[in-house]
Amino acid sequence: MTGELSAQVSPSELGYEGALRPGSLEEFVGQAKVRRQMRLLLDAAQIQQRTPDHILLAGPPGLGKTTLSMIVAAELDKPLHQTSGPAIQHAGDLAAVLSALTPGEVLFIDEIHRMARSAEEMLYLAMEDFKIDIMVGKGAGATSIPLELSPFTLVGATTRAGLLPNPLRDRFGFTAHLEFYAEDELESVVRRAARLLRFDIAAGGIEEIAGRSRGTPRIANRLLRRVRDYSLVHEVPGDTESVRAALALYDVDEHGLDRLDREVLRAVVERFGGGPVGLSTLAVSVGEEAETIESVVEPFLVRAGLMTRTPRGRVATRLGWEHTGIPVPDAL
Ligand SMILES: Nc1ncnc2c1ncn2[C@@H]1O[C@H](COP(=O)(O)OP(=O)(O)OP(=O)(O)O)[C@@H](O)[C@H]1O
Repeated sequence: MTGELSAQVSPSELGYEGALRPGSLEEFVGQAKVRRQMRLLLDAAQIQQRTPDHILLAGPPGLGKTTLSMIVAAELDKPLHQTSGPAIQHAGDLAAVLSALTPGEVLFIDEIHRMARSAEEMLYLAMEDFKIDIMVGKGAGATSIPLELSPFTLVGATTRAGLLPNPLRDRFGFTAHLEFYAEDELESVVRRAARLLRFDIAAGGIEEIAGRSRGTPRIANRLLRRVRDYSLVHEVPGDTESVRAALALYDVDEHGLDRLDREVLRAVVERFGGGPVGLSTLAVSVGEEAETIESVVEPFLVRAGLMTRTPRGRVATRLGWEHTGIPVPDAL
């Protein structure tokens, strides 16, 4: 993704992200239902002295899936092993990870929908019975050797729950659907992060950032960082005015749309007459990956009422047209 304030994490941001991650379910802001569901799951497992059921976290990027996986490990007081779907290209990659787990360890697989099919089948057995079959040799002489694994808890994260095959989805004891955050929740996220960063920001500034964060804590934290830079360099207080000036500099508008969001909306309106336009055509026309458009840009534009998804493609709404400043056709 190209936008400076995108929801993707870059390695240089990891230290910053890490410092702001809540360490317990109680510290985790919002998602009240998910927190209650998770608390029950963890407490029940603790009473029964067993590993908790496997957990699937589904939702758009930046809403706290990685953070929640870390919280699960911290609550269980067990190590966390992190990997991702794209890193598991063969069943052997998964076998190596699974066989190295220690008893009770939490395994986090980000983007689990992108794992190789051959590894998925191995994972079914591992999740259900804590064992795997390792194939040795090739052709007629091939044999499978069963391998017992330590009991573990899998936390899978996906932005595309619909892409997971049913047998895999069914093996998770609990699926948490993370929702975009309400504005007051984002204000709490920003207030908490500002406190941790020792940045003195006024209530008006916090509101302004929350209103432009697209319902996403990661974006709220990132906007806060830009505002803090601005306030530091220009020696101005973190008030509404400096938030507006800082975010204007980074092309984040008053609705939280960044450059890529506006490009996508503009393309639908200007190049495709408001739509319908198919996802891949749209992606090519803005020079971005279809997956980024589908999982990052589109959920926000749809939620903001600027675009709709129809079976024939993406369509700009009246509000979407108005946002681009291009005259709205009478038919709308
Ligand atoms: N509920 C929350 N309360 C406070 N901070 C949060 C919350 N959720 C996320 N954050 C902050 O937002 C940032 C992004 O969170 P995280 O990396 O967990 O998102 P994610 O859903 O895993 O995204 P991705 O799937 O793209 O990796 C972290 O720095 C974290 O501190």
